Amino acid sequence: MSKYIDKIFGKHKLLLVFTILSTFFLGFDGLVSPHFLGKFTDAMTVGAFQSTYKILIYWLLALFALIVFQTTHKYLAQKLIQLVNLDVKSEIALSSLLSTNIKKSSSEYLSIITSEFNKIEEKFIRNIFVMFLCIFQGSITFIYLMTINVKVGLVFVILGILPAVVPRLTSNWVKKGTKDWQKTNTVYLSSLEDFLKGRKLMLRFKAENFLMNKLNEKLGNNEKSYFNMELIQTIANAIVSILYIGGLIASLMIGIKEVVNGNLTTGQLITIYMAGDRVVSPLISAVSIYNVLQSTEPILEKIFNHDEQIHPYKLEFSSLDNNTDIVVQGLNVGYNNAPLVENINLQIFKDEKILISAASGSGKSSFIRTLMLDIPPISGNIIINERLKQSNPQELFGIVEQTPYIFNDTLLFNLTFGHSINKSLVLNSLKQVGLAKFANDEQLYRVLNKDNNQLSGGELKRIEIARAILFQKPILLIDEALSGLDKDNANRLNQLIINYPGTVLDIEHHYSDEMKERYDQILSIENKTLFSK
Ligand SMILES: Nc1ncnc2c1ncn2[C@@H]1O[C@H](COP(=O)(O)OP(=O)(O)OP(=O)(O)O)[C@@H](O)[C@H]1O
Repeated sequence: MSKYIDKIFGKHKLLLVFTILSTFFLGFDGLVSPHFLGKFTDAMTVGAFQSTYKILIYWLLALFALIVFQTTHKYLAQKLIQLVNLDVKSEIALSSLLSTNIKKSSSEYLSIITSEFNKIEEKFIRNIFVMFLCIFQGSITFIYLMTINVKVGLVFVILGILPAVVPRLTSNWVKKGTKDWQKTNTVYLSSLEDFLKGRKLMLRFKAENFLMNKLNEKLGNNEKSYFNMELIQTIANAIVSILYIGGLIASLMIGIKEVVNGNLTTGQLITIYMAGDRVVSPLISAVSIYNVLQSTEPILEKIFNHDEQIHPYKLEFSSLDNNTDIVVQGLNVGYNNAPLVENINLQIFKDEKILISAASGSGKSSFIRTLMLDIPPISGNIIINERLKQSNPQELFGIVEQTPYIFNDTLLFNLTFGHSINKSLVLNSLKQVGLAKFANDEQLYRVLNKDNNQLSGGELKRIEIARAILFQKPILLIDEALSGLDKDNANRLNQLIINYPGTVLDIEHHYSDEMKERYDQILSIENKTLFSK
């Protein structure tokens, strides 16, 4: 668990030390009221009414000081939480960008950044402060207690502290409850994402009940495991409380006997009773908080070791003859070790325009995604010419997706992704793809909404192609750019693809003989075999 302290608090360790130090002063809270109440009782018992006023004033001043410590501590803790949230959440978002773990879905990252990290803030970060407060309060009050009466003080503390062993015995049980909740939470979030993204489609197909039932089933499981997690924690805490109450009553009996024997004043017994509670309760709380801190370990593990399964493949650059871009040797493409396309041997030449055309589901998209290692190859080699080496290998490829993704930002941002590209080039690229109607300032600065982006499917594809023209990556992979376009636009875009100043692998279903003639090579897939037509 301690290894995560470094990961969470990173560069804010000094602030962490100050926040913990502030809990030390707050720890005096344990002895202030017992001390003054004991003194007050004894003064009243002997009829020293004058000094009771003095005691009350000192008591009041001490309570004011505690309020100041409390406010300072709250300020420091909140500041630390703000900084940690900023650091950790943006680091997770960044790691989602850099991750090559294709098994990880967006909803898993969403769950880590939102609900899982919030649980860490609530159950781990805040509890660390509470645990230190408990330890300081317990220790300071214990030392004070020993100065009053060692024997009675020890009886109160020892009998009270017995229940603290229980959480040690229940910690594995508590951890399991948390793990179960985590699992169902991820499943529910994934289902919720499906529901929200697909709700309009489902309404259209009258399938909303099916979707609702599916969602409710996952929600039910999630709520059930949350309930169980809390119940386990509650039962563990209840066992502790029962043992604590029994011990307290027994100690009080021994204390009363000491008063009867004249070894203790009534005020001192009240002080020991109250202060004893302020030794035992914080120490018991510290142990059960430690239990809670432990129970967060699976969540911490998920947050900070979430990219363990990164596949080991890296793009391989090697010296090839100058006219060649990529050589593929014995490549097997597929998922979970089941090949979709087997033993691919292929040489892709510089600036070559390759058409890939085959039946739906034959593995065309999987093949081009494997080329850029978006999907790990089952086996085989993909060697890229050293001349194309980039600092970040992924920057080598441009891609036009089958389902383009639109950011909730301006059309200009969706074309340039924030890079400073000359506006006349941007306008020109729009005209080239037949989107002259968007080639003006008003349209460029229009904010597109990713759920209701006001663009047709064909327009979205053309925006992706306009972006590819602007960035001119050495190798362009296109996944059905022409589908959904009318004949004139399809022909125009095909011409643009053919004139692209780089190598292109273009998956298309609908193309005319005229278009077909323009490619250097046509590849097809049949019976899990990729071959040149
Ligand atoms: N992440 C995945 N895990 C397991 N199987 C997958 C995954 N992605 C795709 N598949 C399966 O691989 C097969 C090939 O899919 P792929 O998208 O590569 O085909 P395609 O030839 O491009 O099809 P289309 O022309 O319809 O786009 C499909 O049966 C699909 O269900």
